[in-house]
Amino acid sequence: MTEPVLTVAEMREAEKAAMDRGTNEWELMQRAGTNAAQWIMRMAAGRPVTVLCGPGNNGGDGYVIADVLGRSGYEVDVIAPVEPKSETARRARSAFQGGVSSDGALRTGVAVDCLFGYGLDRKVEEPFSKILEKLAASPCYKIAIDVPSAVQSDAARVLGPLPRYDLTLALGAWKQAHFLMPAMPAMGEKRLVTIGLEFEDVSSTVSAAPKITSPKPDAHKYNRGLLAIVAGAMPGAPLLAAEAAMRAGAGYVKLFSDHSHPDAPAELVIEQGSLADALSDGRISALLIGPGLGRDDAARERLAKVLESGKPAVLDADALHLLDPELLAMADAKTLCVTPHEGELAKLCETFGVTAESKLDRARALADVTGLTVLAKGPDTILVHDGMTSFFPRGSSWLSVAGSGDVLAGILGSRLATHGDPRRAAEESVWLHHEAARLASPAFSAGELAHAVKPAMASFL
Ligand SMILES: NC(=O)C1=CN([C@@H]2O[C@H](COP(=O)(O)OP(=O)(O)OC[C@H]3O[C@@H](n4cnc5c(N)ncnc54)[C@H](OP(=O)(O)O)[C@@H]3O)[C@@H](O)[C@H]2O)[C@@H](O)CC1
Ligand SMILES: Nc1ncnc2c1ncn2[C@@H]1O[C@H](COP(=O)(O)OP(=O)(O)O)[C@@H](O)[C@H]1O
Ligand SMILES: [K+]
Repeated sequence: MTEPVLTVAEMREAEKAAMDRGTNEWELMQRAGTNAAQWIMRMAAGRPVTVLCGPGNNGGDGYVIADVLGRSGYEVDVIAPVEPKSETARRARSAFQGGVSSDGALRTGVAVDCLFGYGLDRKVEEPFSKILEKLAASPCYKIAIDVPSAVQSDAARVLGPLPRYDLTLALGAWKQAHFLMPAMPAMGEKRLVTIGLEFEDVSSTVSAAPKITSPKPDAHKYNRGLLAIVAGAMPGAPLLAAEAAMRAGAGYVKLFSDHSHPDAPAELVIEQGSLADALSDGRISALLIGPGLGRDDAARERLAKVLESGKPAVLDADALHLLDPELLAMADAKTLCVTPHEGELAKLCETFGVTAESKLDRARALADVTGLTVLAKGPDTILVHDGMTSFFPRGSSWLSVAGSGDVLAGILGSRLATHGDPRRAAEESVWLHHEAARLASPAFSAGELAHAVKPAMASFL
């Protein structure tokens, strides 16, 4: 099932729509608190629970949670530095029969943070900041309800002390912050608690693990996809991309390079000479250019030839520094996928006159202005294609090694050569990259990562 990722405004709309259909806010809060309590009991397994309740409906959820836990025989403390402000939260406060203190020690066991949810809109100050500091210092098992209380739900900005949580329970739907830096790594395991909301016109989702199919019975090397990797000034990076591409499904991987490659595997076909001639091979189903390309006139010339060829292509690394409106006009942007890291994204945005505050907004605006499929890499990888945004579970931080971007580009090129769908290829490439990293961890080289793409493929067949 595709799981939507909502902004605060979209979340409020979905809740309003539920109320228009006859489910009132009290009912939604009961569902949220009751369903979250099931997870909490699973984690607490009998240990005492402290619930921290804030002034809004996130605090209201906290009182419902405390009530359900108390009725189930749990020892529950509630710490609420202020009285609830919203009517529904006040009702939940009154329904809770147990004791509430305005401050106090956190008992070891489990702490459930319901100070603020998606309504947080400014810096967290005392008394709330002191409680979050206490929570951060406590050895207890920490659960954030909806979002960690110091995290702004749309942009993942950190507005106060941010403890490291063991579990974050998203209520009703995922929020953007669940998948964005800098807040994401503090959230621990993340689980979605459904409360029966319905979502229409969703434009952002969590990428679901892909299903990769084996070659058809009548497959041969050309109809399984021929990826041509166009090299340039430096020989190493395109070779690394080729090592990954050969293990990601394409039936044939060629390297168009004028270098000698004594380290290249025997099965990699290397063609030298006229690039225009090489590109005229009608059997090529996708191209990759950028790793090791260089940024001089010769590199620009090679990029122009790739774009003129009209074939689906992945543009990475140096190609992202060279790409400009004049070059892009030679191609059909719909068939192109760019894979910028933060620096390359900034460069592309400058070139195409895009200004936006966050990485997410920059990626969306760039895709909008250019029509490109944008895979904005990093710990919080974001894919934007034709108005749709996909977020991904976090990959291993061991991926922060030189050359791992070349491996990703190779996988993406290989998937694109296989079926020609840029969005699907980009999603598959991120999952395969993350899985290869998991299998190769810890402390792998990019070459080892490229080799781990083969067992990673087995995880998605
Ligand atoms: N609506 C629904 O149907 C459902 C909603 N659900 C739950 O509601 C949550 C959203 O609730 P919410 O909108 O009441 O906001 P919430 O996150 O509790 O906090 C806002 C409160 O804090 C205040 N405030 C903000 N920043 C502050 C600061 N820095 N320092 C101090 N105060 C600050 C702000 O008041 P203000 O002072 O701005 O007037 C307001 O009182 C959501 O995450 C989910 O858990 C579920 O039960 C499902 C059904
Ligand atoms: N801390 C991290 N956590 C998860 N993934 C990371 C992290 N750092 C980098 N990556 C991933 O590793 C790859 C690095 O790509 P890139 O910056 O182009 O490296 P290079 O240019 O050395 O090949 C990207 O796919 C990125 O998403
Ligand atoms: K919270």
